Amino acid sequence: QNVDEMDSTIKTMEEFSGYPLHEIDSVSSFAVDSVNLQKQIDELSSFSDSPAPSVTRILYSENDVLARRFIKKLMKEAGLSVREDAVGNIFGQWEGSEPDLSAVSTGSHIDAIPYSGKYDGVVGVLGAIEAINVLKRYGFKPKRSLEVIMFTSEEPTRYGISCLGSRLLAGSVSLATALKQTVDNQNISFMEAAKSAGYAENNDFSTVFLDDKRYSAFVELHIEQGPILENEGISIGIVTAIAAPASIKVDFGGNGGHAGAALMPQRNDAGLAAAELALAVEKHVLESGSIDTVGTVGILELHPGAINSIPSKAHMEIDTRDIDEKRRNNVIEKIHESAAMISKRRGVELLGFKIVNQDPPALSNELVIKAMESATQVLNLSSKKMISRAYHDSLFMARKAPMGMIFIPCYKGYSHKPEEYASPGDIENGVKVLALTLANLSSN
Ligand SMILES: NC(=O)N[C@@H](O)C(=O)O
Ligand SMILES: [Mn+2]
Ligand SMILES: [Mn+2]
Repeated sequence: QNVDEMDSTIKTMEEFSGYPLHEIDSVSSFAVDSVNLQKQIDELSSFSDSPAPSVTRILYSENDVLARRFIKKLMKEAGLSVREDAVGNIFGQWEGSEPDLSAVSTGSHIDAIPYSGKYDGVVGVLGAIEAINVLKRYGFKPKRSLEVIMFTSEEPTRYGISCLGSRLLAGSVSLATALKQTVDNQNISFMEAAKSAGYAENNDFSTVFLDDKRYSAFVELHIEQGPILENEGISIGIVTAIAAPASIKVDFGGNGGHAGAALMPQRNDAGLAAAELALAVEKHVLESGSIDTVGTVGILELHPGAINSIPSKAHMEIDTRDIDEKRRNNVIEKIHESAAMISKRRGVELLGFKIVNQDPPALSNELVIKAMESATQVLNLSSKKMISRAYHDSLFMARKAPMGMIFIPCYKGYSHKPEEYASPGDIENGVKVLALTLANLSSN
C-alpha cells in the first residue's frame, strides 16, 4: 500500500474514528507484548483437570476458580476496575472521558470442554486485556468506556447449557428460573456449585440481565476453529453471521436383561434404538440439501453399561446447527419423527425428547464490520468475510448490542482437541485489529 493510499486509509479511519491516527508516528508502535501474552496463555492452560497438552476446565471447578483468579489479576494489572455478577461473568472496565455514554465491550470465555486446547475463548479474553494494554501503552484515551468481559460457561459441559453467562446477560428469564433446579450428572446443583465458587449469593439471576443501553458495541476475538484462513493464507476473518445452534437430549427405555439368556426376538434394546437414531441424525442432516447443515451425537450413554447386560436405558445428546434456522428446525422435526418411529418399531419407550436450546442465528452489525475492516486496512492485514459455524457468546451479546467477531487462523482448523494451536504472530494480528477496532468504536 503506497503512502497516498495509506494516507487516504488513515484519513478514512480518522474521519471514521475521530481519533488522531496521523499522530501515531508509525503503526509499529502499536505494539503487542506477544511473548508475555503467550506466557499468560501457557500459564492459564496449567489450570486444567487433564494433563498437558490437553486442557479441561469445567465451570466452578477448583481449576476454574484458580483460572478466574488469574484473569482478575491480569485485569487489575491492566488498570481495569473489576466486578463480577451473580453467576461469575467477570467485567474489567476502563472508564472513558464520557462514562455516561454506553460502553464498548469485548470478551470471550475461559472454560474448556474435556481434553480440548488452550486457545478456544482464551485468545478472546487474554487478547482483549492485552488490547487494552496496547491502547494504554500508546496513550489512547477512550471517550466511551471500554469493558472486557469473561463470560461464564460458554461450553455446555457441566449443565448442558451453552453460553450460560451470556444467555443470562441477554435476559433469558427461562434460564434464570431453570438454573434453580438444574443439576449436573453428579447430581450437584448449579446453586451449590456456584456458591462453592463464590457466586449466587441470592438466587435472583435477573440481576445478571443487561439493560439495552449498557453497550454501544460488542466485539469478540476468537480462533477460527476451521481451516479456511490458514488454507487461503489470510490473516483476519471478519465474521458476518453466527450459525444457529440447537441441542437435544433423548432418552430411551427398554426392559434390559441377560446378554446370554435373552434371545434376540424377545429384546427391546434401548442401546440399539439410540444407535439407530444416531445414524438417523446423520441421514437427516445429509438430506437437508445444504453443506451448511451439521449434526453430531457427542454424548451416548448406556445403562447399566455392562458387557453382558442388554441396555435398559440409553441417553444421547444431539447437537445440530445451520446458518438457516428454518432448515435446521426441519432437521430437528425429522429427528423427532425418527425417534418416535424407532421407539415404536423396536418396542422401546421414548422416555424423553427434550430440546434444550434452539437458538436463532445472529448477524454481525454493519458498522462494527466496517470498523474491523478499516482496522485491518490500516494494519495492512489481509482479511476475509466469513460465517462462524461454531457458536460464541457473541450469539447472545448480539441481542444486547451491535456485534462483531474477529477470527484468526488456527493450525489445520483444529479445535476442541489438544492439537488446537494459533501462532503468536496470528494472535498478535488479532489483538492489534481488536485494539484499533475498540479505539474506533469507543471514539464515536
Ligand atoms: N466456539 C466454540 O467452540 N463454541 C462451542 O461451544 C461450540 O460448540 O461451538
Ligand atoms: Mn469451544
Ligand atoms: Mn469458544
